Amino acid sequence: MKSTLIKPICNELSLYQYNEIAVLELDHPIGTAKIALQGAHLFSWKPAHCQQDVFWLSEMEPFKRGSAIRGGVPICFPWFGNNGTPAHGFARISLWDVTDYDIQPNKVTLTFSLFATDKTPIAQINMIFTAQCELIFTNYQQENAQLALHSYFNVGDIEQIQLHNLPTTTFNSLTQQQENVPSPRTIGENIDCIYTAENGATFIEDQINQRTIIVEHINASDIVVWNPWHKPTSSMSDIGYKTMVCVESARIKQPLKQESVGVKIQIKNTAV
Ligand SMILES: O=P(O)(O)OC[C@H]1O[C@H](O)[C@H](O)[C@@H](O)[C@@H]1O
Repeated sequence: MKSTLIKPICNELSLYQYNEIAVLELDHPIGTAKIALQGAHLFSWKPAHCQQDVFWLSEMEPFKRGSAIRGGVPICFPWFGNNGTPAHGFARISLWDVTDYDIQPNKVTLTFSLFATDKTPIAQINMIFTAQCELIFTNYQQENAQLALHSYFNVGDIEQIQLHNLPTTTFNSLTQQQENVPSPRTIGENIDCIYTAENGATFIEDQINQRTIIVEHINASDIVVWNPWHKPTSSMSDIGYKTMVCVESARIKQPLKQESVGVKIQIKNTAV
């Protein structure tokens, strides 16, 4: 994707245009990150100690206004899936404002806010980058809502990863049934499961990339695991599924009131 500079904001932050979408780029000794203002959508994070991006992004992503970016961390809010229209809520296709930033030698904090047309705050997300990345979402609406921080993780080969620390029972959205499943879990076909977030963290063990991605779910009630496999999916090639897995920190069954939900992501290199 060809990008053009709109304006530098400070030494470490610049605003770029990616086709129809404005993107904030962070370039700092702790690592690099890219966030689309549409959706406050983090779609790239490469900590200094990592060879590959932590997040998966579709190689055919068109960066079009009004359509959600296929990859990174879409913010699905105030509803999940087809519980309303548009699917996964309006937050991921709405324009957010950069309302604060703080650049320190070992830590960068970026704050994005979503406002209603009358300027009432709807939601906020804080992105804290150190050697780890922490995303903290806050709902300011009076009404109960749903939320998913729908993270697409970049993996070497979907058939060679193991997901550790998930429960042994899950709601399978494909069969619409509660099912018993193995843990650790491997993936060899289309998967769309909603787990209860009983355990604090999910570990994505990626043998090919020689790393484990530790996904710590903060104040989540559910963890969604998704990979469409060969199911046709917008802005995704027929081989896109091979290098991604979605492990989503969500509030689906337990409505989100005026409170915060987050995810903390840490990379452990396992190369010997
Ligand atoms: O295509 P999207 O609207 O981005 O949704 C992508 C996927 O998101 C979640 O993981 C849901 O559990 C899936 O059922 C859905 O297909």
